[in-house]
Amino acid sequence: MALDRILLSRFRNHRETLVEGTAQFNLLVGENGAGKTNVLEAISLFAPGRGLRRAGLADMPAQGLDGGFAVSASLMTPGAEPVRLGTGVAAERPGRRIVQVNGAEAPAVRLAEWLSIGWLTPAMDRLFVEGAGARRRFLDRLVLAVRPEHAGHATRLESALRERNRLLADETAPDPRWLDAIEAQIAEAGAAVATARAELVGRLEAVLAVLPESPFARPSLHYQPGGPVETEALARALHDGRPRDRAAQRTLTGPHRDELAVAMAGKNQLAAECSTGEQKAMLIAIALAHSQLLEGEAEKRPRLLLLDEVAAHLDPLRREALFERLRAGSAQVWLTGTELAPFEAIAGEAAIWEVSAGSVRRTSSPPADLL
Ligand SMILES: Nc1ncnc2c1ncn2[C@@H]1O[C@H](COP(=O)(O)OP(=O)(O)OP(=O)(O)O)[C@@H](O)[C@H]1O
Repeated sequence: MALDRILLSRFRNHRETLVEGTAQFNLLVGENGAGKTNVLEAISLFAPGRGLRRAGLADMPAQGLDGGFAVSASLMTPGAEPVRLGTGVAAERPGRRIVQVNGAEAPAVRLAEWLSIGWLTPAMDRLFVEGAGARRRFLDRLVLAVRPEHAGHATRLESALRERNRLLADETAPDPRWLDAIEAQIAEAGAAVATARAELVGRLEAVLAVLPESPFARPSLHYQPGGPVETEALARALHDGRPRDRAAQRTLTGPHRDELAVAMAGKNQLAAECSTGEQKAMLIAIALAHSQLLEGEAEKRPRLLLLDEVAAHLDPLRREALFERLRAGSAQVWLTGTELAPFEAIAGEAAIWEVSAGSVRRTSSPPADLL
């Protein structure tokens, strides 16, 4: 069942927590501050990047211990031996995240070749009203699940942009040949990033268009590129924009200025202007559409969906619809909540853990006091 035997060692408020005997639906139930989101965050570290809190590595080791942490898990892939995944930080090298696949060290980006992990957290409720950067990061995570190589293009783009901006801000006029070389890198990586983003938004739109509109508000997505999408056109725009960019001391064209515009289909209202509940429903619709899109991918990687405090925020009708759609898919789903009541419809088929003060206890059936 995707991930099993997840062991958290010295991770936040979990000294030693084993989560074992997983199912398609996995419920983590416990009071505020018990450590439920910490379990989801630990799982999210099996995706490239900084995990679902976007936290720094220094925040993750359990306070008051030696400064290191480790998370390991078995990844079940159909018809094959389980893959052993591990990640963490050694106390003596606190700034360096280590990733291991079957005991051998691997770059974090390679995790996306083994499994894909999506998540929704309460912090994402502000996704549509925040700056465009948050939506680009969100979009990149969706792209990464389809194209693991996206991370490499995005990293190359970022470092080339940093270098160009440094040159532009320099008091002495930059060497044009050096700018040529940097701009060629930006154009190449930037075109790959922009093309992948545009393609994914198009595919998501196609899935969303055929999903029933109700009970989730159907979002319409529109990719607005921050510059030309093709390599040569982007290189030319960068070259021609040098005087303007030098005056601004930063690069004003390219995928780092992309926007993912989201509106509520039918109503034709920008997502930022919708109610909080409508925004949440649109986010869920995007996550479900993405999950469905991955379902059709030829290359079958196990998929996980981490839904932090999602069910409690939905009315019963939408909750039912969410469970129904999740049930129809094959992603392993992790849900958190302070009580079991919102999960009543799936409790009978779910693996349930009571989380309390940094430890978990598997309950074979829903405990009466939680219902
Ligand atoms: N590095 C750390 N070391 C020890 N404890 C930590 C660390 N980081 C966070 N915590 C503790 O973890 C707890 C929060 O855990 P978490 O966010 O998983 O709670 P939760 O069960 O999801 O709660 P809620 O229902 O309120 O969202 C807090 O008590 C916090 O102090």
